[in-house]
Amino acid sequence: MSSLNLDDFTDLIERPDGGVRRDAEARRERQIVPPGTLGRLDDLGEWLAAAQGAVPVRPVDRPRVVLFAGDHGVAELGVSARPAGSAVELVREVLEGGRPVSVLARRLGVPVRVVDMALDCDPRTLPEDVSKYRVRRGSGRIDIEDALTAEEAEAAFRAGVAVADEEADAGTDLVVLGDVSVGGTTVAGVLVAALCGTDASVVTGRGGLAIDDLVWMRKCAAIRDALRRARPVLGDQLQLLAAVGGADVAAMTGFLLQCAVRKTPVILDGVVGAACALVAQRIAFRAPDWWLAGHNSGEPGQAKALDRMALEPLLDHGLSTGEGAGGLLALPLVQAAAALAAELPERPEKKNPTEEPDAE
Ligand SMILES: O=C(O)c1ccc[n+]([C@@H]2O[C@H](COP(=O)([O-])O)[C@@H](O)[C@H]2O)c1
Ligand SMILES: Cc1cc2nc[nH]c2cc1C
Repeated sequence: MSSLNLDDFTDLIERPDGGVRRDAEARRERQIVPPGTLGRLDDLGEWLAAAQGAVPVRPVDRPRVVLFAGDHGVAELGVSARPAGSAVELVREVLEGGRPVSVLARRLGVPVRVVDMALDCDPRTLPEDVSKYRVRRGSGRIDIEDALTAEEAEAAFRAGVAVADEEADAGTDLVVLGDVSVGGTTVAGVLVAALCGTDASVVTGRGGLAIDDLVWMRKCAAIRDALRRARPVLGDQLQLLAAVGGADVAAMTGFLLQCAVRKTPVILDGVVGAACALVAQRIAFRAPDWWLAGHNSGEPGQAKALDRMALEPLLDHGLSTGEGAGGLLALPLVQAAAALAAELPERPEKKNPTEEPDAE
């Protein structure tokens, strides 16, 4: 296989079509409700039209939730309210329909795809298609060792690219991207702090199930230690993902970039996706143009990362379950924006003023 050149993504990723965006704005000017009166839904509708390259914008008919799953060795330090290596339990609950994302997906009629990249369990206990891209069993403990070897990082990144291609080829017209990852918010904190040049305390949040002060301090120390390991490799994003990322995180980064290449819009969920998006932005600066921030999850690292990418969360309801639930909650808003942009009637054409009879 040819070696992976991340620089290629800069050329492969185009901006959403500016001409189409102007056409969408012009159409909006002609609609019976004055432009701007739909607030952010006006922006959303025009953005989606530009992403699709179509005016009027097409409905989002074939969305999907794609969740990348993995365990993180750093959870052994007791930085999560969940036991290390227990992400598979969440994955089973997602697949069985018992997690918040499962309920919302049922209600909205959206399929959920789970991609196991590094769960700490026997892959034979999961459906075959879930684990076909797995690169290892649990990622390394990033405070003292690399999360992945260089080969594993590349394989995980390529898996994400492959999943994005599969989705685009299957006709998925929008992806809600989420993660199922015990220890994942610690890893995300490290990536965000490293790329934003901030301190551990700035990005250390309360994680999945709110953690107490002692656990918070351990998490902060783990992020500080991993940050030391991150700094020497900040210039090489694949090395960064190997040093302080994880297989799920590397895959999400490749996935986000390839979705931008394939012009598939993505709604981001929480801090883990935001951290991957930040790594992806370093690789290809135009990539964030293809993403929406679904919601504010309350994690400080997420806010920091989104701010860097000038992405403003659509919703803010304090959802911190991860698993794409907050991103999925924003999907109906995007669908509403598309429907309004496409279906509000245009005003009848004004006659040319020179032909108009004089006022009586
Ligand atoms: O999305 C967020 O910002 C977010 C905030 C807190 C927790 N989570 C979810 O909780 C899990 C990781 O939590 P933790 O505390 O083990 O790092 C993982 O599945 C995340 O998706 C997600
Ligand atoms: C207006 C707008 C600008 C964006 N830039 C990146 N994602 C975006 C999403 C929207 C809606």
